[in-house]
Amino acid sequence: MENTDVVYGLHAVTESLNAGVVNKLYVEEKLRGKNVEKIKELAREKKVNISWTPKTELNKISENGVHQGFVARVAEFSYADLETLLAEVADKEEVTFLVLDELTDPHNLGSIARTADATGVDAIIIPKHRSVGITPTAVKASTGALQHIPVVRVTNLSRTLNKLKEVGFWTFGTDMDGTIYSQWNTSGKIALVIGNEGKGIGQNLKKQVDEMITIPMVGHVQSLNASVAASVLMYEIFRNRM
Ligand SMILES: C[S@@+](CC[C@H](N)C(=O)[O-])C[C@H]1O[C@@H](n2cnc3c(N)ncnc32)[C@H](O)[C@@H]1O
Repeated sequence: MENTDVVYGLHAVTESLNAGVVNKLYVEEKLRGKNVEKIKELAREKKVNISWTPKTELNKISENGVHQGFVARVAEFSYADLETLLAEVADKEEVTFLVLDELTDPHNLGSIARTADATGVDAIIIPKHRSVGITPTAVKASTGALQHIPVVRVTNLSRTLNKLKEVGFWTFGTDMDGTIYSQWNTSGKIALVIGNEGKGIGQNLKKQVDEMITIPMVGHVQSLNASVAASVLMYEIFRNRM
């Protein structure tokens, strides 16, 4: 089980400092150079003390993660509340929520969050059960984006999609058999569902969404990696709204 209040790696630690959630900052005692100077300056600005720590100790704190000499203990990740978020976006004309249906790989979650942040996605929704949560690996893979983008955890994705529909969202699923993404009408408030790495989107959610969207493929593999597919589709939404 990963320790959820530890983040590691230069970018994840930098973004955690920027987000003001660092309780304790460790930097490898023998580390020198530009990155160390940047972290020192940011830590000074954010009034966080640096513990100069041996590498072996950093390996232990990060549970042997690839820490690059930078590790931080952070305030426990605080998930966003769906109702609050819906109130915040109520007056916006264009909103994108990304719904991750039981994704299990923290690298995928991190990578999706990184692109979500880059493309202005308003929130990520994940289920409480059978899904990856915000782990240090996910935060590192997101290069810290997970410290900025709201992530909502819900008990039931199907009920959440119904709720989103009630407040005016169009809901979209994704698989290999749907409307080609270049013909997709992305206007308004939309919720885009990305499926599990192995089994894809659950049958019930597929039936429930307004439309299924497909990225055409001509090669030999059956599907794209979930985070790659999510990125292509987030960029399509972003491009349509530019
Ligand atoms: C590795 S795929 C899962 C494949 C699964 N066997 C299936 O049949 O859906 C993980 C997720 O990435 C997205 N995805 C992958 N390739 C896609 C494509 N060509 N078009 C649309 N979505 C895709 C879907 O959300 C899918 O559920």
